[in-house]
Amino acid sequence: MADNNSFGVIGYALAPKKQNSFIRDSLLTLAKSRGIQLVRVDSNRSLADQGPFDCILHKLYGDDWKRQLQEFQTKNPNAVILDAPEAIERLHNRISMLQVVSELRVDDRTETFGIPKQIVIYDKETLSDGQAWESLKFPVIAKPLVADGSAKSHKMALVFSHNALNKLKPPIVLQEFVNHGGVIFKVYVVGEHVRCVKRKSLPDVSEEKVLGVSEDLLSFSQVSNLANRDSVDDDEKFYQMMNLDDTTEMPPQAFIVDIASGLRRAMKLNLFNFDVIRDSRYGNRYLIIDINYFPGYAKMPGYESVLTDFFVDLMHKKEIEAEEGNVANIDGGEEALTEEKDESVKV
Ligand SMILES: O=P(O)(O)O[C@@H]1[C@@H](OP(=O)(O)O)[C@H](OP(=O)(O)O)[C@H](O)[C@H](OP(=O)(O)O)[C@H]1OP(=O)(O)O
Ligand SMILES: Nc1ncnc2c1ncn2[C@@H]1O[C@H](COP(=O)(O)OP(=O)(O)O)[C@@H](O)[C@H]1O
Ligand SMILES: [Mg+2]
Ligand SMILES: [Mg+2]
Repeated sequence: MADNNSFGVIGYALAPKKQNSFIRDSLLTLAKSRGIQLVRVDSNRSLADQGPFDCILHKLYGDDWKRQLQEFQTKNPNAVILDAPEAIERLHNRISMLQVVSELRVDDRTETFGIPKQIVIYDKETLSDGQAWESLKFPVIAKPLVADGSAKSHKMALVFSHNALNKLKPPIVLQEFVNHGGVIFKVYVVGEHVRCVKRKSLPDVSEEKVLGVSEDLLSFSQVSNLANRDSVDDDEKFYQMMNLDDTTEMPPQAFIVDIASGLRRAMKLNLFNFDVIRDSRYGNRYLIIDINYFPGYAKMPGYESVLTDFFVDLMHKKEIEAEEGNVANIDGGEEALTEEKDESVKV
C-alpha cells in the first residue's frame, strides 16, 4: 500500500533466485528515499486482486502469468507493465532474438556490427544432412534454440568438426565460433541508461588447436558468469572476479549507446542486456551473440541508483501522461513523451 511519502508503488514478481539477487536492502532504501516503494507480488494470490500498483516489474514465464498480467492491465489501465510479455517472448528463441540486430542501422561510424553466421536445426535428420551445415566454418557453438532461463537453455557445446554433430540434441542453433580475445562485453540497458562492462569469455581457438583436439565436442555453460554472487560476500572482490583486470580496450561508448537505443526501440523493451564480442580478425567489427531480458543488474556497480532513477523517471512520465489523459502500457519505443497520441506511455 502507498504511504504518504510515496509517489509510486512498484509490484515485483520475480523467481526466488532473482528476488534474492535484485531486491537488496540498499535498493529498497534508496528507492524509498525517492518516493518509490517496491512491494512483492504474492504468487499465491491473483495479481489482479493485489495492489494498488503503479507499475509491475516482472520476470516470470508461462501462460498463466500472461493471463494474470492481462487481467491486471484490464482492471488497471493506467498501470505500467515492465515489460510487455509479447516483447519479452522474442528473446526466448535464439533466432528471433538476433533477427532484430540484422534489421538495425547505425550510421556514421567506423565500427560495424552484426551477428555471427548461424543456422537453425530442428531435427536429427537435418543434422545428418551435410547440406544443412556445409556453409558453416568449424568450430561452431551449438546453442539450445530455446532461451527460457532454464539451466538447459544455457548448455552450450563447442563443436570442432561435423563428426560430432550427431551428439547434439535439436532444436539447436549452430553458430560460427568467432575468436575475440577471450573477453566479452556485456551491455546493460535500463531505459535510456547504458552501461558496458567486460567479462571473461571462451579463449580463442587456433587452426592448430582445431586440428589437434582429441575431443571433437566440448560442453560448457555460462562461462561469463562463473563467480557465484552468493559465495562472494565482499562487493569489491566480486567485481574484481567478474570484471577483467586486463588491458582489453572497451568498445566506443557512443557506438554501444547507438546499438542499445536501436535495440530498445526495435524490441520495445526497457530492461535487458546484450553480449557483444569484437571479431579479432578485424578489430572494429562487433558481433552481438545474446540478448537477455532483465539480466543480473545487481552485478552492475551502483545498480541501485540506476534503477531508482529509472523508476522515478517512469513515475514522472506516467504522471504527465495521466494529466494528458493518455495512459496504458509503456514500451521501449521512440523517445520519451513524443507528440503522437497512441495508447502507450513512452520511456
Ligand atoms: O542471475 P544472474 O545475476 O546471473 O543473471 C543472469 C544473467 O547474467 P548476466 O547479468 O548477463 O551476467 C544471464 O545472462 P547470460 O545469459 O549469462 O548472458 C541471463 O540473463 C540470466 O537469465 P536467464 O537465465 O537467461 O533467464 C540471468 O539470470 P536470472 O537471475 O535472471 O535468472
Ligand atoms: N559465436 C560465438 N563466438 C565465440 N564465443 C561465443 C559465441 N557465442 C557464444 N560464445 C561464448 O559462449 C557464451 C555463452 O553464449 P550465449 O549465447 O551468451 O549464451 P547464454 O544465453 O547462456 O549466456 C558467451 O558468453 C561467449 O563466451
Ligand atoms: Mg550470454
Ligand atoms: Mg542469454
